[in-house]
Amino acid sequence: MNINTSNNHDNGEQDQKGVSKKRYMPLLLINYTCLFLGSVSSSLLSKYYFNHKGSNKWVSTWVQSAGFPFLLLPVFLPYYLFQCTQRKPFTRFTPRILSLSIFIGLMLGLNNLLFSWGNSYLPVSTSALLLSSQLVFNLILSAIMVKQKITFTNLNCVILLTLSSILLALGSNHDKPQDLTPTKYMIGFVATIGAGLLFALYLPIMEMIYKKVYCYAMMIEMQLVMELSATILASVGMVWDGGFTEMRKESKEVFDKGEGVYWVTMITNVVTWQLCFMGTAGTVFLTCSLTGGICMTALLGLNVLGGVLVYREDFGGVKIVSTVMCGWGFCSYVYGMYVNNHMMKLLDDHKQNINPSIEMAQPQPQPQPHSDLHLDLGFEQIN
Ligand SMILES: Nc1nc2[nH]cnc2c(=O)[nH]1
Repeated sequence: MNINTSNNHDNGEQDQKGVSKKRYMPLLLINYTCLFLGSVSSSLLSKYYFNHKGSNKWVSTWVQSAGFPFLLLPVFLPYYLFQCTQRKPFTRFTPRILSLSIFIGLMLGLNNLLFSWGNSYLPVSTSALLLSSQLVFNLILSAIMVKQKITFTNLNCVILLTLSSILLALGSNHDKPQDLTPTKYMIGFVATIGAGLLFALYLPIMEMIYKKVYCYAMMIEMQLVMELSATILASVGMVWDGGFTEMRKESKEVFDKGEGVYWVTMITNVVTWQLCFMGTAGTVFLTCSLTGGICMTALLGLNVLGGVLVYREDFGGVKIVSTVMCGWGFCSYVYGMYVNNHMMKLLDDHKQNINPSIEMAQPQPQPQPHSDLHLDLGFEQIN
């Protein structure tokens, strides 16, 4: 799903393009795998935490970002240990990039809080229904902010995934917790809509900023700063609300699987959330914000299947239809992108075969900041 192919095509530097293309697919595959594994496992582990009497919204906010130190490995190891890159970490990391990363990190931290708050109050059905709106917001905001083209492929996918979430919500209407008061319902409702809106805004903002980021390694560095800022926000909330004390109490007295299992659940959840967000950021960087949003929303649907397989939840007729629609919407998007890329490649080859002299005579467009360089893993050109 190389949305940036058009940019790559714009660039005349065949050699560099060849190297980039060689790295592009493996890198994209790694990011999709992180996103898939991270989203499914973090959702299952969060559910495990809530199912076994864990209930603190600050704890579940904190675990979403607290794994940021793991990102130190991909930031520093390639340069200092493997010596497979010439670019020193944080080279050309300007104060502007730093402040933007801190700002987006705080925004992500707020999203994490709203997401956990909504999840802790609302039944799965209602939060799935409300979160389905994020994809529509995402499409609209991407069209406005990053000039995302609205095509049959992406509109079809957004409609199918949104309908799939609505069906899912209708199909699990009976999952209401008994202690859900009208006030809690209202708070959960507003928090989830807020999370959906923030997430829909976060993705195109990231895409805009990534246009100024010249290599993949720098994107990981930004991600590290973002997750650190989100963790500081969550830690302030934890201290203010007694979350760290609550965590110890929960592990010893509340969590019904015992203290050891509590900490294993927490630590693995910390790791899986990092995989999920790293995969999302990498997907947005390598493709576009809409693809990131589509993957996240499709995975929300797939997480239902995870619940059925792992926790033996009901899987009635409506959930089956919802899952099929979700898979169908996602596959049609992937297929549409594949056909699009294939056509572009054919057109490009055709143009070069028919009249190479015209190609040569035409002024070459300047490389876009987000074109081929961004696929570089961190090698800086030394001229
Ligand atoms: N708002 C929002 N936050 C998330 N955090 C992890 N996944 C999501 C999502 O799909 N939406």
